[in-house]
Amino acid sequence: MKITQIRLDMLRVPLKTPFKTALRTVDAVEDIIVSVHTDSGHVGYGEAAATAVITGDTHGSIVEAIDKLIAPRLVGMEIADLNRVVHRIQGAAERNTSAKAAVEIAVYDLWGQLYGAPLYRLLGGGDPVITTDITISVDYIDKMVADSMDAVNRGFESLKIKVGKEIGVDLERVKAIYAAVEGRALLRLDANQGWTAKQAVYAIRTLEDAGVQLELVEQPVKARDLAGLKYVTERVHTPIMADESVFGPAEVIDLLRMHAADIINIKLMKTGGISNAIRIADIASVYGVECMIGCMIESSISVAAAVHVAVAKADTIRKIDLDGPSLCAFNPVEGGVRFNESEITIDDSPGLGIRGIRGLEPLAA
Ligand SMILES: C[C@H](N)C(=O)N[C@@H](CCC(=O)O)C(=O)O
Ligand SMILES: [Mg+2]
Repeated sequence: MKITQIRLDMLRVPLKTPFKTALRTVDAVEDIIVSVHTDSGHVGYGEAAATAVITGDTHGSIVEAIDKLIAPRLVGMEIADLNRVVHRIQGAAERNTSAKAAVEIAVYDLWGQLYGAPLYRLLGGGDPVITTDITISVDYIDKMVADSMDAVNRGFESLKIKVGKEIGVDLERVKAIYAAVEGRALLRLDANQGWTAKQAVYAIRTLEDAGVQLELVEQPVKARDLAGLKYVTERVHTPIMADESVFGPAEVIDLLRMHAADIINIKLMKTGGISNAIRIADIASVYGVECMIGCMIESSISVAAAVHVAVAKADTIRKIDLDGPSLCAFNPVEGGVRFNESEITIDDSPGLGIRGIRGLEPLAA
């Protein structure tokens, strides 16, 4: 199975409601879809999210990196030479992690198709059913409480509450949601870099003292403020998770050596794809640290790949934040991983199991 062509299209899927964090507001998935074609007629699919505020990647940079730097190095290569293909993708450019992720995901999809097995089995196997949380966007307190109640009534047992705005209102947000869902759902907070280290310690201790039980707090401080992250981790009981502060394996090693966080959030759009996500899970396992696997605003193409990684690395990846498809107004994908509210199931189809994608818009040449 030889790579013959790499094609790029745009996928637009409206979200059910606007997604709001301390960093941005967005109302649709607008991602670049990669199709890797082969001489055997098999096609592998991948997806790149342009989350400029986190990865620096834009639609333009993703298209340019794939068309000009990655694709020319891959045409003619054998999918069976997976490690060499991955090496070429990762070596094609510095950063550009979302572009690399999309192409890697499509190549791993083909690798599964080549051997006729669902990807997670080739990555080591596991139980093909996982449970995700859902994100509650930062908003007026009443709206966040109503959204939280709605999510619990839909069966979500874990809510990821976005905070990181005005600290006083953040505390009221969390207390009100906790009172509304106590005993029915676990709460994780994501400040998306919105607090200073001192504010974070104050906010988390205030919630701890008020008896609000939190599963974890994600990325309380600026991405580059590793000293601040460590300061918070050392001063609160609630586990602290690094998200925007760590992209690849080397950064994870640095962070774990510093003891700057208790948990690592792995996202394919930060790692540059599946190979580094697996590496990070293995590194974290060596350090005895658990991981979450998360996503950006992505559809069920790239999130499916994250699901396969989560299943195969379930010993270390204990927390799942793969709610992108649940936030979408519809699923554009035929076949593949089944997303049913909090429950995500992989079937026996080879690779990612994607049979087709509706509504792709060709990119202007
Ligand atoms: C969608 C997921 N639950 C999530 O919150 N992901 C990111 C933000 C993604 C984005 O802005 O596209 C996170 O910070 O964890
Ligand atoms: Mg986050």
